[in-house]
Amino acid sequence: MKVYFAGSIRGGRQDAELYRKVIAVLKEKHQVLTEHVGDLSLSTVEDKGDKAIYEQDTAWLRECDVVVAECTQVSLGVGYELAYAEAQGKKVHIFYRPQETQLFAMLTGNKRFHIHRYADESEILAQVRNI
Ligand SMILES: O=c1[nH]c(=O)n([C@H]2C[C@H](O)[C@@H](COP(=O)(O)O)O2)cc1CO
Repeated sequence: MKVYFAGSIRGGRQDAELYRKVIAVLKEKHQVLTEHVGDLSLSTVEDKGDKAIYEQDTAWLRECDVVVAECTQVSLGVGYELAYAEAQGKKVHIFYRPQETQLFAMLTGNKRFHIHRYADESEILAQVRNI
Protein backbone atom coordinates (compact mmCIF):
# COMPACT_ATOMS: atom_id res chain seq x y z
CA MET A 1 0.00 0.00 0.00
CA LYS A 2 0.96 3.63 -0.33
CA VAL A 3 1.25 5.09 3.17
CA TYR A 4 1.13 8.77 4.12
CA PHE A 5 2.95 9.04 7.44
CA ALA A 6 2.07 12.20 9.39
CA GLY A 7 4.07 13.52 12.32
CA SER A 8 4.88 16.86 13.87
CA ILE A 9 7.43 19.11 12.13
CA ARG A 10 6.89 22.76 13.13
CA GLY A 11 4.80 21.55 16.08
CA GLY A 12 8.06 20.22 17.60
CA ARG A 13 10.56 17.51 16.68
CA GLN A 14 10.84 15.70 20.04
CA ASP A 15 9.58 12.44 18.47
CA ALA A 16 11.47 12.67 15.16
CA GLU A 17 13.62 9.62 15.98
CA LEU A 18 10.49 7.59 16.75
CA TYR A 19 8.93 8.69 13.42
CA ARG A 20 12.08 7.47 11.66
CA LYS A 21 11.72 4.01 13.25
CA VAL A 22 7.99 3.79 12.50
CA ILE A 23 8.65 4.70 8.87
CA ALA A 24 11.38 2.03 8.67
CA VAL A 25 8.90 -0.62 9.88
CA LEU A 26 6.21 0.60 7.45
CA LYS A 27 8.73 0.34 4.60
CA GLU A 28 9.17 -3.41 5.25
CA LYS A 29 5.77 -3.97 3.57
CA HIS A 30 4.65 -0.65 2.09
CA GLN A 31 5.69 2.42 0.12
CA VAL A 32 5.96 5.48 2.39
CA LEU A 33 5.27 8.73 0.51
CA THR A 34 6.40 11.06 3.32
CA GLU A 35 9.77 9.67 4.42
CA HIS A 36 11.03 13.23 5.07
CA VAL A 37 8.87 13.40 8.25
CA GLY A 38 11.37 11.00 9.88
CA ASP A 39 14.46 12.81 8.59
CA LEU A 40 16.36 13.97 11.68
CA SER A 41 18.12 16.73 9.74
CA LEU A 42 14.88 18.14 8.31
CA SER A 43 14.68 21.90 8.67
CA THR A 44 11.55 23.21 10.38
CA VAL A 45 11.88 26.55 8.64
CA GLU A 46 10.70 27.10 5.12
CA ASP A 47 13.19 25.91 2.51
CA LYS A 48 11.32 24.47 -0.46
CA GLY A 49 8.45 26.92 0.16
CA ASP A 50 5.18 26.48 2.01
CA LYS A 51 3.04 26.53 -1.14
CA ALA A 52 5.09 23.68 -2.63
CA ILE A 53 4.85 21.71 0.65
CA TYR A 54 1.08 22.17 0.78
CA GLU A 55 0.57 21.18 -2.84
CA GLN A 56 2.87 18.12 -2.62
CA ASP A 57 1.39 16.89 0.66
CA THR A 58 -2.25 17.26 -0.39
CA ALA A 59 -1.43 15.45 -3.66
CA TRP A 60 0.10 12.59 -1.61
CA LEU A 61 -2.97 12.56 0.66
CA ARG A 62 -5.15 12.05 -2.43
CA GLU A 63 -2.77 9.39 -3.78
CA CYS A 64 -2.24 7.31 -0.62
CA ASP A 65 -4.20 4.21 0.43
CA VAL A 66 -3.82 4.79 4.16
CA VAL A 67 -2.71 7.53 6.58
CA VAL A 68 -0.65 6.65 9.66
CA ALA A 69 -0.28 9.53 12.13
CA GLU A 70 1.65 9.81 15.38
CA CYS A 71 -0.18 12.48 17.40
CA THR A 72 1.51 12.62 20.82
CA GLN A 73 3.33 15.80 19.80
CA VAL A 74 0.60 18.31 18.99
CA SER A 75 0.75 19.62 15.41
CA LEU A 76 -1.81 21.73 13.58
CA GLY A 77 -0.38 20.50 10.28
CA VAL A 78 -1.06 16.87 11.26
CA GLY A 79 -4.56 17.79 12.43
CA TYR A 80 -5.25 19.41 9.08
CA GLU A 81 -3.92 16.34 7.25
CA LEU A 82 -6.23 14.05 9.23
CA ALA A 83 -9.31 16.08 8.30
CA TYR A 84 -8.16 16.23 4.67
CA ALA A 85 -7.66 12.44 4.62
CA GLU A 86 -11.11 11.88 6.12
CA ALA A 87 -12.69 14.12 3.46
CA GLN A 88 -10.92 11.98 0.84
CA GLY A 89 -12.40 8.82 2.39
CA LYS A 90 -8.98 7.43 3.36
CA LYS A 91 -8.36 4.89 6.10
CA VAL A 92 -6.68 6.68 9.03
CA HIS A 93 -4.66 5.14 11.88
CA ILE A 94 -3.79 7.45 14.78
CA PHE A 95 -1.18 6.52 17.41
CA TYR A 96 -0.49 8.33 20.69
CA ARG A 97 0.91 7.86 24.19
CA PRO A 98 -1.98 8.46 26.65
CA GLN A 99 0.40 8.87 29.58
CA GLU A 100 1.78 12.04 27.91
CA THR A 101 -1.22 13.65 26.25
CA GLN A 102 -4.97 13.66 26.35
CA LEU A 103 -5.81 13.38 22.68
CA PHE A 104 -8.43 15.73 21.25
CA ALA A 105 -12.10 14.71 21.23
CA MET A 106 -12.27 15.72 17.55
CA LEU A 107 -9.97 12.75 16.88
CA THR A 108 -10.90 10.19 19.57
CA GLY A 109 -14.60 10.92 19.10
CA ASN A 110 -14.48 10.24 15.35
CA LYS A 111 -15.47 6.62 14.83
CA ARG A 112 -14.04 6.65 11.29
CA PHE A 113 -10.54 6.98 12.76
CA HIS A 114 -8.69 3.92 14.08
CA ILE A 115 -7.14 5.05 17.38
CA HIS A 116 -4.18 3.11 18.84
CA ARG A 117 -2.79 3.82 22.30
CA TYR A 118 0.72 2.68 23.11
CA ALA A 119 3.16 3.05 26.00
CA ASP A 120 6.60 2.77 24.45
CA GLU A 121 8.57 2.38 21.26
CA SER A 122 8.46 -1.42 21.10
CA GLU A 123 4.67 -1.34 21.42
CA ILE A 124 4.06 1.13 18.59
CA LEU A 125 6.50 -0.71 16.30
CA ALA A 126 4.65 -3.99 16.92
CA GLN A 127 1.28 -2.31 16.25
CA VAL A 128 2.54 -0.69 13.04
CA ARG A 129 3.76 -4.11 11.79
CA ASN A 130 0.09 -5.18 11.66
CA ILE A 131 -0.92 -2.43 9.21
O1 LIG B 1 8.13 21.28 6.06
C1 LIG B 1 7.06 20.64 6.18
N1 LIG B 1 6.85 19.53 5.41
C2 LIG B 1 5.72 18.77 5.53
O2 LIG B 1 5.57 17.78 4.80
N2 LIG B 1 4.77 19.11 6.49
C3 LIG B 1 3.57 18.24 6.69
C4 LIG B 1 3.90 16.79 6.97
C5 LIG B 1 3.65 16.59 8.45
O3 LIG B 1 2.86 15.41 8.66
C6 LIG B 1 2.88 17.82 8.91
C7 LIG B 1 3.53 18.52 10.07
O4 LIG B 1 2.86 19.73 10.35
P1 LIG B 1 3.48 20.86 11.36
O5 LIG B 1 4.69 21.46 10.69
O6 LIG B 1 2.33 21.83 11.55
O7 LIG B 1 3.87 20.15 12.62
O8 LIG B 1 2.83 18.72 7.79
C8 LIG B 1 4.93 20.22 7.27
C9 LIG B 1 6.06 21.00 7.13
C10 LIG B 1 6.29 22.22 8.00
O9 LIG B 1 5.07 22.79 8.47
